[in-house]
Amino acid sequence: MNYPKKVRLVEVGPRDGLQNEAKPVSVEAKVALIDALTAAGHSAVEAGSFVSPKWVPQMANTDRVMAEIKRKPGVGYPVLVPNKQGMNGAVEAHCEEIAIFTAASEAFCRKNTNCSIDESFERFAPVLEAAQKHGMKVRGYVSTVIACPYDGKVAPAKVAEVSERLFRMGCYEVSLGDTTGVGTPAECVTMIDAVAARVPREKLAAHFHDTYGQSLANIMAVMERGIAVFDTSVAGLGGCPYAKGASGNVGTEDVLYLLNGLGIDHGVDIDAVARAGRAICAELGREPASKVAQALKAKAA
Ligand SMILES: CC(C)(COP(=O)([O-])OP(=O)([O-])OC[C@H]1O[C@@H](n2cnc3c(N)ncnc32)[C@H](O)[C@@H]1OP(=O)([O-])[O-])[C@@H](O)C(=O)NCCC(=O)NCCSC(=O)C[C@@](C)(O)CC(=O)[O-]
Repeated sequence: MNYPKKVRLVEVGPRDGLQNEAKPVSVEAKVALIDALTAAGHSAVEAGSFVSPKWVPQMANTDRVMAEIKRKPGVGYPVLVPNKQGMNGAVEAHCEEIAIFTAASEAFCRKNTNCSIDESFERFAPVLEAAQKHGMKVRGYVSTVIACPYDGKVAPAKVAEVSERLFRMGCYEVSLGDTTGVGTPAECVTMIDAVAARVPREKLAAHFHDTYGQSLANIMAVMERGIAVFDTSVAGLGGCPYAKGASGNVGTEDVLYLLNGLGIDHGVDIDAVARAGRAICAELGREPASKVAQALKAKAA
C-alpha cells in the first residue's frame, strides 16, 4: 500500500459540525470546544462562518467566538466567507485565514449561496483582494464533487474546472467536498485524478461526509492517490443545511483510529478529541455519530 507517512487533519466540527444543529450553541461552549481541539494537537480548527444569520443562525456568534478563543501560534482558525460583507466581518474579527466556498453544480450553488457558480467567483474577487491586503491565507471549498442533491451526478471534469479556478485565484489548498456523502472509493479516485490533472495533488484536501458509511474507505482510496489532507469533524457532527439527509462529516476519532492502525503520523491525541466530542454532545443533548467516539465513550463510562 502506498500511503502517505504523514497526514494533516482540518477539524471542521465547530463550523460544519455545528452549523446544522437546531439547538443554539453558546459562545462559551464553542470556545471551549475550539480550545479543547487545539489542545488535542490539531493544527487547523475551522472556527465559524461570516454568513447571513438568516440563512445559518448557528454561526451568528462567530465574531465573539473569534474574540474569545485562545489562538495558539502555528494553528490555523479558518472561517467561511461568501462575499465582501463576510470578509469585512472576518477582518474586524482579526481572522488570519478564511475559506471561500462554491460548488461543482449550479443548483447546489444557488441553494447554498443564492448565486450561480460564475457569480460566486465574482463575489470572491474583492474578498481575495482584501485577503491579500490583510495578509490572510485563503482556502477554497468545492461542494458536490460526486453528486448534487438537486442535479444528480456531477462530472469530474466540472469539479476539476472549478477547483482550478479557485487554485489560480490564490487558494493555497482546495478542499473537495462530497457534500451528501454518496461517493464510493472508485468514484472518489476518478474525481481526484481528474482534479489532480489540473491542480497539484499536494494542494488538494478531501472532505467526506459519512451518509452512506463510505468515508473511511474513500479516505483510504484517495490516500493511495497521494491525498494527505482530510477535513474531519469531532464526534462525526455535521451536515449541510442545503443538502437534506446529508449526515455528518467523517468523525475525527474514526479517522485518527484508522491512521493509528496504519502507523501514519498526524499529531493529534485521539482521547483528547473524544473528550471534547463528549462535552459538545452533552451540550447538544445528542450522542456522538462517530463509531470510534461511541466506543471510547462506552470504555470511559
Ligand atoms: C451567501 C449569502 C450571504 C448570500 O445571501 P443573499 O441573500 O443572496 O445576499 P444579499 O447580498 O442579497 O443580502 C441579503 C441579506 O443578507 C445579508 N448578508 C449578505 N451577506 C452577508 C454576510 N456575509 N454576513 C451576514 N449577512 C449577510 C445582507 O446584509 C442582507 O441583509 P438584510 O438587508 O436582508 O437584513 C447567503 O446565501 C448565505 O449566508 N448562505 C449561507 C451559506 C452557508 O453558510 N452554507 C453552509 C456552509 S457551505 C457547506 O457547508 C459546504 C462545505 C463547505 O462544508 C463543503 C461540503 O461539504 O460540500
